[in-house]
Amino acid sequence: MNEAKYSVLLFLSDIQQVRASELRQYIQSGRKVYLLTFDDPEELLEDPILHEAHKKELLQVSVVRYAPEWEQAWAVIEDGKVNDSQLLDYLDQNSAFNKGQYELEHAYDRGHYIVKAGAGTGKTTTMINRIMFLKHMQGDLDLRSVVMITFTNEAAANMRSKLLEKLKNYYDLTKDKKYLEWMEEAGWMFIGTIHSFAREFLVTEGQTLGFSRSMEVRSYKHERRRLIEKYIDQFSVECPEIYERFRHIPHYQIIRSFIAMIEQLHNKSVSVEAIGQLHFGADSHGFHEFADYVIKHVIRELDEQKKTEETLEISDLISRLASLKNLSSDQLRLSIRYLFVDEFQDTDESQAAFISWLAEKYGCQLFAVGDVKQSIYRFRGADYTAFLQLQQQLETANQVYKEYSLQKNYRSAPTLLTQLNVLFQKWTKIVEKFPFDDTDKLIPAQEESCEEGLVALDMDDATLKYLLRRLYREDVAVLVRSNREVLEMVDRIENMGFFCEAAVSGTFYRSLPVREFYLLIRRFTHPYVPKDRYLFHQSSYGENGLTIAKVLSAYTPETSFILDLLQTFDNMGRWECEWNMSSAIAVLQNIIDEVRPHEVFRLRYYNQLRSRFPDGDVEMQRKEAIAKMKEYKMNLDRLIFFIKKEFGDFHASFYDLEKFLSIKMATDTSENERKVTSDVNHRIKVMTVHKAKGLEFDYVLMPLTRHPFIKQGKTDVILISDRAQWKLGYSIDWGDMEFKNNYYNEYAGSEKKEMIGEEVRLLYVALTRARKAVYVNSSSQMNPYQAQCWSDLLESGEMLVV
Ligand SMILES: Nc1ncnc2c1ncn2[C@@H]1O[C@H](COP(=O)(O)OP(=O)(O)OP(=O)(O)O)[C@@H](O)[C@H]1O
Repeated sequence: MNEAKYSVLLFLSDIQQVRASELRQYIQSGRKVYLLTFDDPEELLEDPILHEAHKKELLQVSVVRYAPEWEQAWAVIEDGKVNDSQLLDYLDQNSAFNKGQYELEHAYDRGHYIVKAGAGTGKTTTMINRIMFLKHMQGDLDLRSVVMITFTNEAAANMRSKLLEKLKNYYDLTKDKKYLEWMEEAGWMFIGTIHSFAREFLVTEGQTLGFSRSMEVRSYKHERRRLIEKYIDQFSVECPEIYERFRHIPHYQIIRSFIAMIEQLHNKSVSVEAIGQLHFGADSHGFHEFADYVIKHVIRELDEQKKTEETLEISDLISRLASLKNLSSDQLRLSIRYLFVDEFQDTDESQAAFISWLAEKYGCQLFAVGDVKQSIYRFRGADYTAFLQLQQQLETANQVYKEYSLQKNYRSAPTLLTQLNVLFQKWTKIVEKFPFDDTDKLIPAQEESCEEGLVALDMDDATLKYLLRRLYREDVAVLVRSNREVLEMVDRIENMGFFCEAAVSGTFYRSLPVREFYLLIRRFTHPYVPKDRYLFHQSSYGENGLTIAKVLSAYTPETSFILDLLQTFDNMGRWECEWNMSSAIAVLQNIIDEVRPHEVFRLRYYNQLRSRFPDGDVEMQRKEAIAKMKEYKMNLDRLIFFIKKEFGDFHASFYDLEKFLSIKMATDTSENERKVTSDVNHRIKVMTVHKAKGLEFDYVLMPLTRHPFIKQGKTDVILISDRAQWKLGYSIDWGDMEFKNNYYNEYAGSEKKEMIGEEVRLLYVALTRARKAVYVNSSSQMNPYQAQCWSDLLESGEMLVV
């Protein structure tokens, strides 16, 4: 046995030389084993402990292609301390072993690491493994001094669960309690978005950096809108002759245009001072003067307000931090030893500056990973040159860094990857902003084959139905461009009798249990509004016994016949007596307990399914009805929890609740619906490509591929940085009035190329999510001349690799 603390790599040409007892010993003492041999390890893996370790990735076995010159060789490498780099090259080229990942995981150098690597090459996996390495090697490393920045909250949750799962695997195999302690520590480790990190950072370091103790980070969305209105009015008084030209335009349209401009400035974190110097160019209607006046006044007043209220928006914080160059590291209190950043390609300019600022000031080791070809957040200010900026900033600060790239792809089947490589290379001929050369090629690491690959076909309803019928029990995702298309596809698929899991954010307050609960409240606050009463009657709280035929036959213009009709079905009256005795929340809770709306819903939903799709799979329909019932209950419980949190147990009246809920339903787009995760493998996932980033599925379907890349919006804004000076280009279309300023005319051409580049990167992300095959709606040959929509860039895999 050797002294390794974290891992042992064994290369033994003959598997007979491997002793299972030795491997067991390594694993049971928490050391990961890489085993490489010429032979099939099947027999060895019959050992139950080794089998389990293999499953849990503590034992990685790779079969190496035979080469006589290595026949006599054997090697034991402890904790990545490599003497013979040639051997690793040989193993890398002749097995699934990945030298790049191995070196990054076990890196000892003190400098920073920048990893640019294609899809599915194990960037996320390597980061988790590196944390394991650091923790095993440095006994005193507290995971709380490791910071992991991810791009979205979902990615953060995903990363934390992967880390915890890894630690649990170690515990399961070793039964060493230290792993339980590490799991607890990992629970405290910061894993989150750059915005939530900035918030946490402010709490600890704010005062030292000159921010007041009560400084808070919040959003100023509503104030911004109010101020825009104020300064439009003021402009109309001060410059009536210009305003006159826009008087007939609805106010909300003008406001929207200004919001679009301010959002762009915000995305790029342009400082207040720089906005003071911003150029708006000129247009034929003189709107540039209007915009200059309103935007500069709004930003100035907002800045004053933030100073008085001692608040910041996140972009202010980041732009102010980046300017604190002279701060000494001794003044900082947070302990950060390692800083990991995932999806680095999607950081914007000020975020990249903040990250290099952190690396320099805290003296921590930065490990930034990403893929320029997957940069898809340009609309939010992300800049695909972020890596370049980071490198320049590190160099200016005399920081040493090493660059790595990874090319072996573990996700997709070889057939698919070979086709995709050819396709991506073809794109470079028609898309200027999508560079793809030999170093970008994805090298298949999987051996298992799936011959389907990339399939282009006309995906009309009949074809889609055929595909879904074939694949619905597999891991399938339908990927589309926008949230609107998610809903369109869910509708289309559910009308075919299949079930979907739609990933759309912020829909909690518009979900069925919330809407029906609102109708229940309205039943008491406005019992005589016929429309609401009828909807309530149809809801899971109502009897739902009144048919349209009955309504029509009872019609009379003289009386409010509908209320009379409904009265015969209504048994809510008795609850009204309880009003005076109990609180509104208690009455509503009693109704829920008695009616059990989730069960009523399940029964009705199931019956509906049976009658709509009598030939459908009964078992699947039953499963779906149960899943929907559970979700109904989970979300209703959550609503009650929110209400109690807002009002306490007793004090709210029905009217208070109605007001609270109607505002939430109209405005809240941040709360997500709860979904069940188990027993729903019959559901087809439908999501946008943005949501699918970082995820993988066996099959990817892309039925909507014909949306044009360039869509003229009501207001298009381009922000141009020109030698420390910002210029704002705009194109405005308000229906009966259209104009563009000179900057827009000047830069629209290059902006168009950038937009196409972004759409093509989206398609790259979508296609590389699949493990086995991709089905796309397209003709079998791509358009060799132009790329106006995704289908122009797609073709059948068979055409690609002959
Ligand atoms: N060395 C390896 N051996 C076997 N499987 C691996 C290895 N590295 C990664 N994988 C697997 O390959 C898949 C892709 O890995 P991962 O998600 O880490 O890649 P990624 O580079 O972050 O991908 P993307 O950028 O496309 O989101 C995962 O299923 C992962 O478990």
